[in-house]
Amino acid sequence: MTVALHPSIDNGLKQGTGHFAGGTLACKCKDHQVKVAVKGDVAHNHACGCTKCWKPQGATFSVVAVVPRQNVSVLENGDKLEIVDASAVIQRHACKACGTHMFGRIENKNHPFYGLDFIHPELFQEQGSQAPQFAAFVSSVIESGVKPEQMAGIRARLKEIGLEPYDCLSPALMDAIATHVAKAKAA
Ligand SMILES: N[C@@H](CCC(=O)N[C@@H](CSCO)C(=O)NCC(=O)O)C(=O)O
Ligand SMILES: [Zn+2]
Ligand SMILES: [Zn+2]
Repeated sequence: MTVALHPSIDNGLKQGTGHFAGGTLACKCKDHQVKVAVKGDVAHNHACGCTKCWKPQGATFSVVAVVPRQNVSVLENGDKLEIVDASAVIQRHACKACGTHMFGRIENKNHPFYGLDFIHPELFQEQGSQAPQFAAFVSSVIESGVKPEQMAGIRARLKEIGLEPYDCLSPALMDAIATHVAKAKAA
């Protein structure tokens, strides 16, 4: 049986248009949906195996990307949003009714990713945003109950669909973090 990763990638990656102008994210509620506007395309879209990122029912991975925080605004039913864990680095604003994470924001100005919000592109009502580029925190799926002996199959399936598996972030993002830390130490 094929390993189920996430419904938006299980049948292969759907490439973005390369000129996605942005759109509206909607939560899973049947009525009074929380809606969030995002300007422009997403970046660093990835499958994330960590325990903190929101996943749809039955998914092993989350699919999550970043956008500049100034490009994110709540359009409708913002009163339904609550912060899942105020002590986390990424403060995830979720719909209280359906649990969907609408955006994750970093408030620590010294964090390497300050200025970027984390969003789930599958919630876009529009098609065409950037496809996932890699898989991050792959080993972390074990923390959610995946058996260690399933990992070889999971990594093989990720590679098969074109997502290089990493147990932290991609080399480009790890380099960006290290560069930020090095500059902060030098200052
Ligand atoms: N093993 C842990 C890892 C959690 C983790 O560090 N997650 C990353 C990536 S989230 C999007 O890529 C992170 O930066 N977390 C900060 C935060 O969640 O606030 C686990 O699985 O829980
Ligand atoms: Zn909802
Ligand atoms: Zn994550």
